[in-house]
Amino acid sequence: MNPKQLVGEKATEYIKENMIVGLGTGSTAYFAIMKIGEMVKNGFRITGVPTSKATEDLALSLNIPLLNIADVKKIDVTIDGADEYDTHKNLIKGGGGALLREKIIASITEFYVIIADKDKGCDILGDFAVPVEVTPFAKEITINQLKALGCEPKFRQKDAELFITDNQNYIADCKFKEIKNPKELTAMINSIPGVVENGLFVGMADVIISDDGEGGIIEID
Ligand SMILES: O=C(CO)[C@H](O)[C@H](O)COP(=O)(O)O
Repeated sequence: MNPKQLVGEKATEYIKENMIVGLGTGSTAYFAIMKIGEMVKNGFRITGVPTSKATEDLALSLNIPLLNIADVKKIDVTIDGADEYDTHKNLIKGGGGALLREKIIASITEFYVIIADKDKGCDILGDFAVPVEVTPFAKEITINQLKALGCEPKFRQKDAELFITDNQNYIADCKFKEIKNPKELTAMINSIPGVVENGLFVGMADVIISDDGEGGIIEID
């Protein structure tokens, strides 16, 4: 079994009947959602809260009942992927561009499960550029302010156009060197007025489920 499927399916063991479940975005979360779809088909009752339009479409295609975000106060378990994680369970997320909805969902989640293959693990975050969602208005000012924090920011492109998020914003991928203090950096990035949110998830993950490279599973908690 490929590592993404292995960890994705393992994560569904945290789901109990009648829970409200946050459904992550990306190629690893895909396998968790497929498994949840199978569980629902076999009569297991849960309601889902998607973290992106793509995940909403996938969940609907699998007949997973979904809640309207306006009606959600608390989520029992969320299963989501990550682009990089450190030994303190701090994360960089947003490779798929869904970081804003993902962070909102994470912020009301009781138990946040991250699934990521072992190659994404590191001692210090920073190999992966931090995705930052920015408003279209004055994006040039915002990118200069991001640059002043010591990174090399680049607007994400898709099909030779600027990538547009589900919330109609842009993503600036900000390559820092080593991120020694992710908590401080997240506050600094979010203090820029044109920034909507950034992809550093600090102190949010309860467990990271990863593979050991030999077909086994490692849980960091
Ligand atoms: O944060 C994300 C999307 O915004 C994803 O969870 C992250 O990019 C990991 O994706 P994948 O599982 O495809 O590697």
